Amino acid sequence: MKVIGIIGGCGSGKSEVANLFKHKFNAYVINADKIGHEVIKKGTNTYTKIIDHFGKHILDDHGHINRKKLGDIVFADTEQLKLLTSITHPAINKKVYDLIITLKEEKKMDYIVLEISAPGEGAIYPLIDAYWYVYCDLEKRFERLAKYRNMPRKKAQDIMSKQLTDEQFRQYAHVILDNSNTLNETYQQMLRALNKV
Ligand SMILES: CC(C)(COP(=O)(O)OP(=O)(O)OC[C@H]1O[C@@H](n2cnc3c(N)ncnc32)[C@H](O)[C@@H]1O)[C@@H](O)C(=O)NCCC(=O)NCCS
Ligand SMILES: Nc1ncnc2c1ncn2[C@@H]1O[C@H](COP(=O)(O)OP(=O)(O)OP(=O)(O)O)[C@@H](O)[C@H]1O
Repeated sequence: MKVIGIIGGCGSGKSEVANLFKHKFNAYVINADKIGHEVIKKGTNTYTKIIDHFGKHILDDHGHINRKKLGDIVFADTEQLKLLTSITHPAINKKVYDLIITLKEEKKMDYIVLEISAPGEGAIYPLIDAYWYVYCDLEKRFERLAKYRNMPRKKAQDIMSKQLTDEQFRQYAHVILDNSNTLNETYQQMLRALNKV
């Protein structure tokens, strides 16, 4: 069972690639962003720490963290993002690590696919056998984020400015997929990378 880390910038197509892994190659997909959303839910220690630092104005009417509000703050300010991740990353890392260990013990899947924006530090990373970098033409990413997520270009630029550059991603990559065209073209590249054709 191989553990593959899918890396790439915002809107490059990591989730689509992970989805192809799940449906075509018997993979269990772990999405670090989704786990990040779980660990900041109301009632968790992480939630309390975030409110202590950022204040109650980031809450919605039901007392849940309004992720858009928090995102607007942290993606516009590197120091605030660092603070947020110093609170969230230990909780995310623990959940991801425990899940990978459980899946490895179960031996049911051919792949464990971990969707993360970039490689980081901690116990998870030595478990990753290979990094697959999802590249996508920058304009295509802005276009897709605007069309499918209603994300303004400025917000997308703010997020991307906090992520690795194309060159840095390439340095980590064992496999590079170009997802600038159709998903079928991306799938064909995956088949080649996995020696299926
Ligand atoms: C700021 C938050 C609340 C915004 O939530 P929201 O649902 O609006 O956005 P989402 O999580 O989908 O992220 C939007 C884009 O930003 C990227 N992103 C998220 N966190 C980071 C980060 N610390 N550094 C770089 N890119 C990031 C995501 O991969 C995605 O491409 C949320 O992203 C968050 O809590 N981030 C900090 C935790 C974290 O680092 N999560 C990433 C997984 S390790
Ligand atoms: N090849 C493609 N053709 C058409 N649409 C695509 C393609 N790849 C991705 N998309 C769409 O573009 C958007 C961004 O893709 P996706 O969510 O997979 O990116 P991501 O890298 O996971 O983003 P994030 O880091 O923000 O989570 C989605 O709406 C997705 O359906």
